[in-house]
Amino acid sequence: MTPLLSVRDLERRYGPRIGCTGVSFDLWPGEVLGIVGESGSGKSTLLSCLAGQQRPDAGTVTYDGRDVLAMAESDRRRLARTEWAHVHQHARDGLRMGVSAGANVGERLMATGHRHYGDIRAAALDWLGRVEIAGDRIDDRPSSFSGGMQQRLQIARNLVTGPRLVFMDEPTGGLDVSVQARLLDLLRGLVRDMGLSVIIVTHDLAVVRLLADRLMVMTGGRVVEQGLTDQVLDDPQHAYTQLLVSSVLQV
Ligand SMILES: Nc1ncnc2c1ncn2[C@@H]1O[C@H](COP(=O)(O)OP(=O)(O)OP(=O)(O)O)[C@@H](O)[C@H]1O
Repeated sequence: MTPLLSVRDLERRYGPRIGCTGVSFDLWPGEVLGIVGESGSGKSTLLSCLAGQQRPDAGTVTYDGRDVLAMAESDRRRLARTEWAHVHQHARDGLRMGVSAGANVGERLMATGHRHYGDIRAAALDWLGRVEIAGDRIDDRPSSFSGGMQQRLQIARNLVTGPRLVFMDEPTGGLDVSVQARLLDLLRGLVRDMGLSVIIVTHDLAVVRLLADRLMVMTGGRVVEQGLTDQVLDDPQHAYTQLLVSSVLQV
């Protein structure tokens, strides 16, 4: 088996400031990798470099044997539409607020070549059900949805095309605790059922405890510890991880 994604010595600087540096890891098919760290630790910078939204200053990113950084922009965009998906923290960044829920889901299918209106609508309806949105909301705009519903719609829009690799940026951030718990449950089921490979960025250790097989801990733009999630959280080796874990336990 070869890794789905291989990252080596990735670096991104903002002038003299380090966004992230020296980041190396492999992501295996069907694996969920959590990236944790406090605000400013470099999580978002790393994710946006991986997802192709920012160009790193150094390092390599290999996806399924292909050099992502050397790819033509059009090829990278095609990947982003088909094999990759990106769930943003704020649903409005990942949805089109001016079109219906059904169109939000259907649009991704059309972008991958589906043309039959009846099939697209049926798939959208099926996916609304899978993310626990009532079918009679299919023609409503996401702006009339609650925050939790918008996030579930964003997930449906992203997963309807059956991607292989999903980038998730604080997918439960900004939601009520009970809404978070339901969303996490839903995500966990979908990730398992679809065998997705996921990179999930969060500052919330409870999220990675539930979802991630493996964990990378970042501070100051660097990875200071990585390993199996339970191992890292139950027996943290690096002083920063120990602080992160103990500060959560005290809350
Ligand atoms: N556009 C930018 N211009 C300049 N510096 C930036 C920019 N974006 C991030 N940085 C800097 O890079 C470092 C890493 O920031 P980043 O946003 O990646 O961290 P983060 O862990 O994702 O934080 P948060 O959880 O608050 O989003 C920080 O020092 C930050 O100030």
